[in-house]
Amino acid sequence: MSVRRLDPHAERARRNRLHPRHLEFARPAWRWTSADGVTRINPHALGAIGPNGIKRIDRSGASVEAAAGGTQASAEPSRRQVTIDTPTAYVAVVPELPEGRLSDHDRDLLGLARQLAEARGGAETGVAVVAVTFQAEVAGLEEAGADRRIDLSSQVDADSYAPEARLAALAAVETALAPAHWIFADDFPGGGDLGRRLAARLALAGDAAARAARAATRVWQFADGQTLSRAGDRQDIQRDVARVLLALPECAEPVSDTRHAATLLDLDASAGDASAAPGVIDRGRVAVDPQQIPLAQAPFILSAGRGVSDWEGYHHAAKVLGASEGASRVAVDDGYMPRARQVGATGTFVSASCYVAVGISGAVQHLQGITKCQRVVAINSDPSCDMVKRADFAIIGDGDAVLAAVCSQLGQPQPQPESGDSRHEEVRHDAA
Ligand SMILES: Cc1cc2nc3c(=O)[nH]c(=O)nc-3n(C[C@H](O)[C@H](O)[C@H](O)COP(=O)(O)OP(=O)(O)OC[C@H]3O[C@@H](n4cnc5c(N)ncnc54)[C@H](O)[C@@H]3O)c2cc1C
Repeated sequence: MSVRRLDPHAERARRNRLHPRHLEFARPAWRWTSADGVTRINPHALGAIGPNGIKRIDRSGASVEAAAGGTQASAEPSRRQVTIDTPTAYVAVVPELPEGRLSDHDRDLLGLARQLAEARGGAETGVAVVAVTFQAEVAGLEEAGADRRIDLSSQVDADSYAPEARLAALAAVETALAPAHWIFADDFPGGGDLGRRLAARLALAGDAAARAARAATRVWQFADGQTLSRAGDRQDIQRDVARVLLALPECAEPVSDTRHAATLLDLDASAGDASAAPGVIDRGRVAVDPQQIPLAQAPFILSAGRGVSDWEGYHHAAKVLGASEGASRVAVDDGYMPRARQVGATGTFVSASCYVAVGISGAVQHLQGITKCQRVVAINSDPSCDMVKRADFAIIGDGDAVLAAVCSQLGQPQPQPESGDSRHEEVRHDAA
């Protein structure tokens, strides 16, 4: 009898797309971990359906073995170009685009859209995926799977909260293209709000059948022509594919083997009911102290470790950059930072768009806390440390000097360091 054993390290790397060895362990979609952490197996789907609709079964294990001893470059296959000249139908995706960029969740939504398009025949029957964006410039839509793109930035200010205006712009797209499906991120106040508004509007405008066909929310998988929505801890709702889908992260594998045109579609978006009186007036953003933002939600973190010695300079740099402060456990244990600022397995798990680690070696417990960060910058004197290996961008040098130079460049040089102990008050109280 053979017993199938799981390697917990490989499982962790496979689940975490940001893990440096993720590609080595990524498997076909017959077995996966859902958004709620439950391992799921689809007995009907051994292998994976590619965007061209062909089922691929890799029994060789080559993808794992080849990558295990190979390089990261060999794991990235060359992409096949897919072009649709005259689309006959559309699957529309409204990505969230935090900070103006495609997030992992957005790529999952586009992956789901490709699956739905392929289920309807894909490029052969002219079913195209169209990304509907409120930003003028969005990088990476070609690789993420968009055949067409609609730019609604002239209708709606991307930075403002204007649900009625967004809905009116989407209604114009609906009038012009009548997409077979609309896909949103099930997030609040982004796609979760907008998708429900659109679903309600479509239902009100339609016949009895349209009213009965409610939006599918919390969608986490499309398989065998149906979607699964998460209803509880371990319960799913299986149903036919709705017109409006609000999908969770990891609802589909992102597109990885094809490249698409993402051609700009010129629509008369003014056809929408943009004149509707807004029920919500956005008075603009309110400046907040970055230190008051909960660390787990902070978008920009400047984190310090044992390699920092000029602590006044570090606090000054965080202020100049408008960053929330974070710390390694050593910086906390040594008393330079409060416990609440510790990032890592026994601290806070952060999800910043940009995480700057100054003088932090990149111990595994620390790296566990930053897996969800979009961009990691390392400032370290040791080019071979793990944080530099993990980083998207690294500056090799003295951390204090680099921060001082950045502040000088921004016209706000550091004050002269004060003499004396700069350790955090919390520790002095403890000692007393
Ligand atoms: C059960 C357990 C849980 C843990 N949980 C956490 C946790 O949640 N979070 C956490 O952070 N740690 C945690 N740790 C501790 C962790 O293992 C490391 O010890 C810690 O992260 C190291 O902190 P550091 O990188 O600041 O220090 P070090 O590992 O000492 O690294 C200092 C770094 O600074 C660099 N450096 C030195 N001088 C300079 C300079 N002048 N300029 C620039 N760079 C310089 C060095 O090259 C080095 O890379 C945990 C450990 C255990 C056992």
